Amino acid sequence: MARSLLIGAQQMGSAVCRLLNGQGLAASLSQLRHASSHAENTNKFLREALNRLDYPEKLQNLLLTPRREMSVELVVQMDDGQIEVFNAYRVQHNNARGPYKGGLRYHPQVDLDDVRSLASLMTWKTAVMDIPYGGAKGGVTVDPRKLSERELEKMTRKLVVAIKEIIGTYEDIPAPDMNTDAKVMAWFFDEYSKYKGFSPGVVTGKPVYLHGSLGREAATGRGTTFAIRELLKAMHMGKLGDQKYVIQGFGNVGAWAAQLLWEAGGKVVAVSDVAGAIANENGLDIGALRRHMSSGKTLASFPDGAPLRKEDILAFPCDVLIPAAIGGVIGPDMAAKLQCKVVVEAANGPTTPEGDLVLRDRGITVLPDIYTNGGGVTVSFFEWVQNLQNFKWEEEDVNRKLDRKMTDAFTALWTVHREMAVPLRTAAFVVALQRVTRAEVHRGFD
Ligand SMILES: NC(=O)C1=CN([C@@H]2O[C@H](COP(=O)(O)OP(=O)(O)OC[C@H]3O[C@@H](n4cnc5c(N)ncnc54)[C@H](O)[C@@H]3O)[C@@H](O)[C@H]2O)C=CC1
Ligand SMILES: O=C(O)CCC(=O)C(=O)O
Repeated sequence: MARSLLIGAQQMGSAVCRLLNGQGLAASLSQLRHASSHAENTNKFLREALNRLDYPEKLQNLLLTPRREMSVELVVQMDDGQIEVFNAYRVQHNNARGPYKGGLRYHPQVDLDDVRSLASLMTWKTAVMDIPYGGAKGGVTVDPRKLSERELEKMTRKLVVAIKEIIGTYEDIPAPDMNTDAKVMAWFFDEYSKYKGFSPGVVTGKPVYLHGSLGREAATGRGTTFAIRELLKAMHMGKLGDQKYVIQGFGNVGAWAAQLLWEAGGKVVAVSDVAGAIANENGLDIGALRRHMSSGKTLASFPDGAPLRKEDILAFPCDVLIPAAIGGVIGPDMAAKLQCKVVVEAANGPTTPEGDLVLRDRGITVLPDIYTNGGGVTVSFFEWVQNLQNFKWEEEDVNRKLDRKMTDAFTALWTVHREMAVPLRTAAFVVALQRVTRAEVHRGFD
């Protein structure tokens, strides 16, 4: 059995595979329309890769489903004395390759299905990046903009208390994701340490002065620029500085990617956040935009950018489109409108299976999330190693090691893309599935 798991690569010919290879686009889309949940969408992509591998059905099911899901209610007394209850989740998808690993998201749209999908993506991401972790994700259904800092801290500490028995330095290691940052990770580390003793390695993305790593804050954006550099090279499209970029989302990932692409000489012609969008055909001055925003002003009020409807950001003409905000933004209708050569998925799950089909049909290359944004968790791994060593690495060292990881991972997925003649997303899942399955099989099932 192990042999067929490891080297088998026969096509199994399921519905998804047939429709992606043979049928017309309209027929394919009508079959895919049933897939609406986030978790099911992720599994659709995964199944397409599984169809290339000769795995027994029971093993496939094991890879498709999470190992543990925890739902809790966080009861918090707000500043005005009222009691609020927040729903929170931690989903542990797979730990065959190492401790569960994945961020914590605070967002009003968080639900169990969303977290399940994001946890699965983490399993495949850590495998693509070849770092010794499994995959998990956590989230709280909350709009953090409506909470005071004190309320946010209380809620975070309640979360730690609720999930502390299933996380740990060698068990499950959370990190930042949307609307969570180094400050939230510091509260997390502090609260966990109260119960379990000093534990800097229980969470990554901490402040640099509090056992965090140099380079972690910029890592996902920096990794994204390394990923684009490798893709451009492989596609003979020139250099980072030769391209026009559009970026949706100007938070941690989007703003760092914009900064580094701009520093490399690229033209960032349009950017957006949750509240608005701006454009400048000659390229925005990203340094000035970041200074503008750090003085408390909105992105949309930046004087050197023309206002743009934020709904129009993704279809703005460019060479490289970088969704760096929420999931599910490129469905079939939006995919039909894009005016770019490549989509580089810095966000998790920005393209739906239906959107993906339209992009393939249009010849638009997609660099998938499980590779593109893997720089964040890679430097989280470096932070964890530094915590275990109790030793701080130089920032140059972190960035050099990150570059190496992104470059090696690209080589692995590009090789499968060429050899199996599959899209880059399927190639990334094939690479990840082979690594996770190898670990599952060699650990055994007793
Ligand atoms: N922070 C990290 O290290 C990593 C983040 N990611 C993914 O990258 C994406 C962005 O994460 P972060 O930058 O950390 O979050 P963030 O909270 O720092 O920034 C999110 C940005 O997206 C914008 N946004 C939110 N909803 C939007 C909407 N409906 N339309 C347009 N813009 C919207 C926000 O205004 C903000 O500019 C997420 O999908 C996250 O899962 C992936 C890997 C690691
Ligand atoms: O840094 C990490 O551990 C995980 C970041 C994350 O949540 C992600 O890559 O989606």
